[in-house]
Amino acid sequence: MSNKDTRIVDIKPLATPNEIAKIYPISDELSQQITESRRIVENILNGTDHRLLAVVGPCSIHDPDAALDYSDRLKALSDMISDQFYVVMRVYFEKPRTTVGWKGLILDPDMDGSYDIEKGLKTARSLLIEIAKKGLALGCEVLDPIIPQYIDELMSWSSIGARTTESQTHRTLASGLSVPVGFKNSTSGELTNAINAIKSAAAPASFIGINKDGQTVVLSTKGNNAGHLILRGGDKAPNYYEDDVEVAKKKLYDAGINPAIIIDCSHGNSRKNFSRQKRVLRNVLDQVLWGEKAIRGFMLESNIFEGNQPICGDKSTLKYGVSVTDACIGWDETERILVHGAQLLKKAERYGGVMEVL
Ligand SMILES: O=C[C@H](O)[C@H](O)COP(=O)(O)O
Ligand SMILES: C=C(OP(=O)(O)O)C(=O)O
Repeated sequence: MSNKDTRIVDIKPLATPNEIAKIYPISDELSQQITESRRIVENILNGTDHRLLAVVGPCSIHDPDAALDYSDRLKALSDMISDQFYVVMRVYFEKPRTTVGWKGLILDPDMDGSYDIEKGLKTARSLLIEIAKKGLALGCEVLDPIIPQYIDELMSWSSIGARTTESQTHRTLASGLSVPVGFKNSTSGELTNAINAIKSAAAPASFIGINKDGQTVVLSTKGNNAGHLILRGGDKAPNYYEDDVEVAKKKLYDAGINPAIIIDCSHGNSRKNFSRQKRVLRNVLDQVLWGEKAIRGFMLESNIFEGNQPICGDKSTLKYGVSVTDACIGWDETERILVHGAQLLKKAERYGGVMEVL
């Protein structure tokens, strides 16, 4: 009796990145647009572009039609506020779960445990192309180490989540990504893992992966010098306040890293209460208005309609435009707080970009 793969119940072949890219190719023009949006994101993170990065969008994408509808609204809004905020749409297809739960559109597009991953990859790639064609920059959480080979050319920003920031696999993966990578602090609220991750990902690495033809290869990377910290709050307390930012800045400086911080207005910072996101944003903008330069952006979990809903097996019964993972703010509120935030920052330009620091 064989003792190989004793817990594997099925092995299926999967189309290679090149095969899927052939069905959903990207034009030179789109590729150029994405290169330019990556440059803008990098400039915001390194402080040469004064705007704030606004990573805004659903907690997770489960309905491509709703995602397109959302992206139309976001594109119009992003044009209105582009002098203060550079908007990157959260197009999150992979969900890291605390224990069990739906793991996102790529792994389980039918949301019924059938794990039609090839369908998920195709849906994700074609949706990213459709949204990018509208002129929006896109950001994804990178969780599975193989998936970037299928979609990474479409991203302008990415993040490594709180549950994976400490993982060497994710740090080396980040070292080879073509986009700036934000590392979230740990779910406990602890910052050291994310700071170590920024250092680790900046170094060249070699690891096992696949190439675009699906062959197992050793990938050797240059290192990613656009790693930055995302403060997402922790189990016990938020960490978006001025004192928290001071602590984070000091830790980054002590580690030899130039502070570039994004504040996640959701998760631990909203204590998972979506309606608190606006007060986090208000506080973040207040810090920026009083001269805090290390804050380079913020993240909002937003959808067409507020709240969330459980996944119930039959996806046709789901409410349109409502999150199936963390609760989000709705579109009207998203528009209101972003327009208002941009107006506040604009007003401050009168005083040389910031209010006088007391
Ligand atoms: O952003 C999404 C969730 O917070 C993350 O995936 C964890 O979710 P869970 O605790 O519901 O599994
Ligand atoms: C999973 C996410 O966040 P975190 O890793 O902070 O829990 C997310 O931003 O979707």
